[in-house]
Amino acid sequence: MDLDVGNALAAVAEPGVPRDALERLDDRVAAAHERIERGVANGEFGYASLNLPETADTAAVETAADRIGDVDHVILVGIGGSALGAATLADALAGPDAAELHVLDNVDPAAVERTLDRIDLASAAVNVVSQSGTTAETLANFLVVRDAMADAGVDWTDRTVVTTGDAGNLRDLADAHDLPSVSVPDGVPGRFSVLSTVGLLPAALLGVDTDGLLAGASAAREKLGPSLFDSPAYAYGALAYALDVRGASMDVMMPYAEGLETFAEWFAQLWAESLGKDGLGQTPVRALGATDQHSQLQLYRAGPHDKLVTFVGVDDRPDVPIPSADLEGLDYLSGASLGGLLDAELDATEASLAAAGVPNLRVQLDAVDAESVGELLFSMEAACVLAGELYGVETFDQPAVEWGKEAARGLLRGDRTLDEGDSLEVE
Ligand SMILES: O=P(O)(O)OC[C@H]1O[C@](O)(CO)[C@@H](O)[C@@H]1O
Repeated sequence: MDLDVGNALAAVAEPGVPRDALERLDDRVAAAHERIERGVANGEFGYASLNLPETADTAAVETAADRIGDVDHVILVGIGGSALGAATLADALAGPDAAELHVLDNVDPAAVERTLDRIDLASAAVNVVSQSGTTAETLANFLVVRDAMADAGVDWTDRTVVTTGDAGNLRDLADAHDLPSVSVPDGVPGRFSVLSTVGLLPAALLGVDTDGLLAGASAAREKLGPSLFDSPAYAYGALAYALDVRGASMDVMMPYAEGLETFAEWFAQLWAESLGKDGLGQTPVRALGATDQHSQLQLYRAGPHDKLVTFVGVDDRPDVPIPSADLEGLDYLSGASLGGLLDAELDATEASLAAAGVPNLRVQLDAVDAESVGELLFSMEAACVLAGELYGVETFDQPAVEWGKEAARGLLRGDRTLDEGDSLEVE
């Protein structure tokens, strides 16, 4: 993975980071790196995530996947970090012959019914994932899926594998029914768990090269060091932070690869839930190139300079030639390919933003393969940890989400009214 930060510097962009400021920031990166390495070495909560290339329990993943065997469908029941990692790996890396992944990470009844109606449950496995084992959406969806399997005459205990912590409802369920299960490693928050059993088990069920994923993550781990100039991950975290404090309060994650669209969604949770604290934080925006050149680029280029755009390009990919045709004004397409067109659009959009002084960063992958995706995911996790040190926030918890959870539970129990806010009906 390479990172080009040139278009984030003050010589190009406004807001931009002056080179001397980047040098000064590098001193803070060195101190942050020391703190991070201490946390990793001691297996401290959250920092332990950066140990996963070495500590991921691949044996447990293999055992659980073997007990499930070959299936045509994998139903992943989870939410947030318990679902987005697996969805990212599936979209990026599952081959054409892989089982189909169906993610139930919402409780929209129409969507859940539509999904279940499309699946032959007799050839489906269910991976129910929850670190806490108490997440309402996950447990509710699991009960619905279990009921649907029973209605289809399928013994759900034969087809269910559990990913959870050492205690809680799901651990009790796995123990009570002797279900295959894998443990969520201690000290790894959900949004940092894609390279743990949480993401690796669904990936294994889909035939993804999990060893390659971890090898790529290890390569990224090796590049972490005391200077941002030698570490793409730290450079990304430092530049995103430095641009935010200079006014780029949003980070538009815009991969130019369809298989990385869900990665942008995974990144959004990582960045928002880790850094959005104490009135601080940079808002992640999900986008996809080249598609969103035709929907949001107008704002990115000619709107307020309040955002960083992160491009993710890919060197090698399968390509499709564009058939020649005698079309007025489209001579430039003759002899071209879809991949060549996509690359030209990325380069042109990057230059277009630079010409307008909009700060942008360019992440470049060798390919959308296991090693490169593992390196990308680990790098973004390390970038986030580094940014959290620079912001001075508690990167690894998410206290602000509890208020809404408690209120929803109270409403369902009938012992809670909501007096906050106001309402003005417009009909
Ligand atoms: O894995 P669990 O405990 O079900 O949590 C799911 C998600 O919900 C959150 O705790 C936020 O509510 C996320 O941090 C987490 O990824």
